[in-house]
Amino acid sequence: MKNITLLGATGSIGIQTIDVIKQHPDKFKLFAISFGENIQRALPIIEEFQPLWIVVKNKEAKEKLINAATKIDGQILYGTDSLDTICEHDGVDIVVNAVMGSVGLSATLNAIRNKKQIAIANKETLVTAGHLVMAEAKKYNVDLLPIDSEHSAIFQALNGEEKKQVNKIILTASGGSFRDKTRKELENVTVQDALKHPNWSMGAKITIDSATMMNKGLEVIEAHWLFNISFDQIEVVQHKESIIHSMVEFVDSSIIAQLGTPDMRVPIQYALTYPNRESLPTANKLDLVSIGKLHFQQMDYNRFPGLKLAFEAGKAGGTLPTVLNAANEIAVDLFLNEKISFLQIEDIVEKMLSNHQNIANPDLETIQSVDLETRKKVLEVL
Ligand SMILES: NC(=O)C1=CN([C@@H]2O[C@H](COP(=O)(O)OP(=O)(O)OC[C@H]3O[C@@H](n4cnc5c(N)ncnc54)[C@H](OP(=O)(O)O)[C@@H]3O)[C@@H](O)[C@H]2O)C=CC1
Ligand SMILES: CC(=O)[C@@H](O)[C@H](O)COP(=O)(O)O
Ligand SMILES: [Mn+2]
Repeated sequence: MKNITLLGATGSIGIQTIDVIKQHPDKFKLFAISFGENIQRALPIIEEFQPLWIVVKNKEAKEKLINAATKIDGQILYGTDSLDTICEHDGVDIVVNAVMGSVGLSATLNAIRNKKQIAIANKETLVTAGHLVMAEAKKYNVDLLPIDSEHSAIFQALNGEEKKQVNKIILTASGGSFRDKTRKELENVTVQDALKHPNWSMGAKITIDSATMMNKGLEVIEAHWLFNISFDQIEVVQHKESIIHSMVEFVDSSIIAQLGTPDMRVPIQYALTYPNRESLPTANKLDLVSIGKLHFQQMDYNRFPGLKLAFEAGKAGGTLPTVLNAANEIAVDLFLNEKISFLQIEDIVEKMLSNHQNIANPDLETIQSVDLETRKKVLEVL
């Protein structure tokens, strides 16, 4: 039996992780959870699983939870520092990081230092501080198992083969909600329209990132760190069906791809059961005959400048990826709250990157201060 700490239990990945846990009650136990403020989503989870620890975003959320619940056996904590408690506990075997945003960074580092196996969905953590996370994972000999569908596909395609045998990684991109629109047509798009991803049902932030193609940009940087591969060996190809989740081209020209329906429970379960595979009775099976055709298209970096910005920030390194990520997080939040237009998201990220004085090889403190500073600057500029 493996005890799981689930960070971001009320989110899209969090709920699907719980679905996987439910299908294997003999293998996994929900030991601890964290979430932000969504008490309504958290209550049924707490009542069914009665985790030993519950961490919420702040004191107000803790009070609301206590007032709303009929029975809570576990201890309720709040604040990001408390995430450390549920990541380092002796009873924990696996930490699933499914929070949204770079708020997951310190908890991830702490989980690694306590030698917990990490199943990571939270790409912002790797974008903002990939060099620190990977160095700690190496030092403590900890596995970082990808949940992100593309990275799980690459991980499965690599199947332990040596880096020198890899020519390149090919990340597939759906194109997001507005893939058939011109830039001119993007001027007046609404939040509601942006939230309609053609293939995946996901949290709001990643769905907007997918529409700006920043999601793929973050994934390029995530792949660079997870697989220790240079940016020149990462290619992005548009593939509108999201059936091939990504591919690896090896030195002999052979390409290995991983396919499946757009169902995140498959990569989530693989990260939890690795190196084994288990049946997943509720997974949606892929029927290639009924799909008939798959499409591939070259990326247009003028149509999707966010992807270009991410490649540039990733290659430059230092604090630029932190700026990219923090500016994007705030800009997406402003768009979701109808404070800025869709196209302003890219403008803000571009402006923050070009005004930033890059700092090489930043430590955690520097990353945290650049992150905070960038968020403040975005609001000042507005
Ligand atoms: N959804 C998907 O299919 C995929 C997601 N990912 C990645 O996984 C991560 C999670 O995505 P997703 O599940 O879609 O996101 P959601 O927005 O659906 O969920 C985010 C979770 O994080 C919690 N959270 C957010 N902010 C804070 C905070 N400040 N403090 C504590 N908890 C917080 C939320 O709590 P609450 O809502 O209670 O406030 C919620 O539980 C992201 O990094 C995303 O890029 C990667 C691949 C696929
Ligand atoms: C499910 C998942 O991993 C998402 O990151 C998804 O891949 C988004 O797809 P696009 O960014 O290609 O639209
Ligand atoms: Mn993905």
